[in-house]
Amino acid sequence: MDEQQEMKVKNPWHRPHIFLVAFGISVGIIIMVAIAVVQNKPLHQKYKYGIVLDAGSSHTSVYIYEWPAEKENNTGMVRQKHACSVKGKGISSYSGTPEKAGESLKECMDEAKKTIPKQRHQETPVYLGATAGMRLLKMDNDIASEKVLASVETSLQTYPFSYQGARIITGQEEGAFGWITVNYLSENFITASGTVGALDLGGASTQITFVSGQEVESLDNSIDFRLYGNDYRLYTHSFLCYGKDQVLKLSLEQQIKPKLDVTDNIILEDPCFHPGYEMNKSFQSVFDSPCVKMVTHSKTGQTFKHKGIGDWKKCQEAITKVFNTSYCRYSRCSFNDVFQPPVKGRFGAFSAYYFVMNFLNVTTDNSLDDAKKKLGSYCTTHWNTLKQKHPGVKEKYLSEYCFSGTYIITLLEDGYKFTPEDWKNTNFIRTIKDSEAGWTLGYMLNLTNMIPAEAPDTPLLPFGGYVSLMLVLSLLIFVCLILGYIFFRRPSGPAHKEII
Ligand SMILES: Nc1nc2c(ncn2[C@@H]2O[C@H](COP(=O)(O)OP(=O)(O)OP(=O)(O)O)[C@@H](O)[C@H]2O)c(=O)[nH]1
Ligand SMILES: [Ca+2]
Repeated sequence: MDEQQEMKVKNPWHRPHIFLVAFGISVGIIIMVAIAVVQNKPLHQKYKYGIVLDAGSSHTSVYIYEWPAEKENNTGMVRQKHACSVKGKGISSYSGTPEKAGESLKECMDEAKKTIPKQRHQETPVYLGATAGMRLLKMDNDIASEKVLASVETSLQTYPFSYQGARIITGQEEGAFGWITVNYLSENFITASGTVGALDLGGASTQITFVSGQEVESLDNSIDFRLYGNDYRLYTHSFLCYGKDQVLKLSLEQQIKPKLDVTDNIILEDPCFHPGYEMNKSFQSVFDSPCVKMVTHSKTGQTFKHKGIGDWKKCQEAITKVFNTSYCRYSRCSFNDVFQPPVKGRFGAFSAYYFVMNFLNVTTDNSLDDAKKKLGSYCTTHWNTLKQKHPGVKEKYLSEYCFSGTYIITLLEDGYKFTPEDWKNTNFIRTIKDSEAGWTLGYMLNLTNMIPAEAPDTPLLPFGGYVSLMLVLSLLIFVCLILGYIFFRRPSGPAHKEII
């Protein structure tokens, strides 16, 4: 036997079947490692972006959302990346100079251009939704509202993003998308924890939305959703004119009305404002809204003295009068002949609910009675004392917290019929996981089809499990290889002899 033949016999790797097994195993390992590397994407995540402008009655906010591109349909993936508050008032205040409405957005939209990576600009959708301020302007002056919308549209189209429209959203949309936002961020759609109701208090309207489980007697108040494989029947209502700025006008109007024919120099002693507070206000500032039906042209240009007397009980009595509970054509109503089933479950209360209650340091850790006591003592505080205590707070906001706090408690208790138990189940929130609670996120999720009706297919194994399995398999193969080598390897001496 020549030397070459002897080598072949000595070395088990020269047997073809062993070589094939080893080759197959090695290729297997390489493929698995390659898959593991490809799977390990989080390091090179591609993000997508979306922009929503919340054109509210009191101001406009621009929200930028961000989410990992390949996880579009997973719940809880979209997060607020950035928010910008547009300087000045809401777009409806530009009814006389519509071109300025578009201009007002410039600063925040320029900021959006800087915040979103340039290569993503073109694919980033931009939506503008206008709420109660524009609903009121449309009622008052349809042409002016169209001009304002055209102005913001022209402005948004000058940006490199994918413009998707500017429109006045309905009160039902505002309520329902607020509910979707809160439950999406809390990941309630995929856990068995049930949903939370949503309470939104704006400047010109307020929304209540929850799953009641009872028949919704009026079609206008019912919305059905199928999300992640579950059906939800929502009760929702938006009360136009019951945002805190419009209710203040309603309340002032009701207090002024009886005095109008009695005297020319009207002094309004208001229990919802602090003792020591005194301000000359124009009648126009109260009567210039379609929410306040009274026409008092005779008083145009004139002023009245608005004087605080700080009396919480009387304030609540005055506010109760803005709710009409004298008539209900359904089995039960909240107020103004609006159907409402009994409130149920937990609630998240945001926007002005949060601004006001957070300032007043009233949380639902306090019982409803304690909250009222706290508010009562706050309302009686002298205006000068308050100003000294909160030098950094805008005087307009500071002067209105007593009124707003009283309105919130009255709206919940007398309007929506919250019991002390329901109060305990309510949280005043601004953000959930760093994203602001409000209708904008839900609106974008809906328009970009990011909430599927059915639960998306989940991988059999989470990423961590997959990697662990790969490791164990690789290790097993490695051990097999070693064992195989030992098993098939013939000792060199006897093998040589056998063949001879
Ligand atoms: N105290 C306080 N009030 C605020 C703040 N921001 C807004 N507000 C007031 O809270 C009320 C509600 O504000 P938003 O939720 O922004 O209302 P909006 O979206 O403009 O109004 P709608 O179109 O009715 O939803 C308005 O009266 C605002 O003037 C804040 O930071 N602090
Ligand atoms: Ca709002």
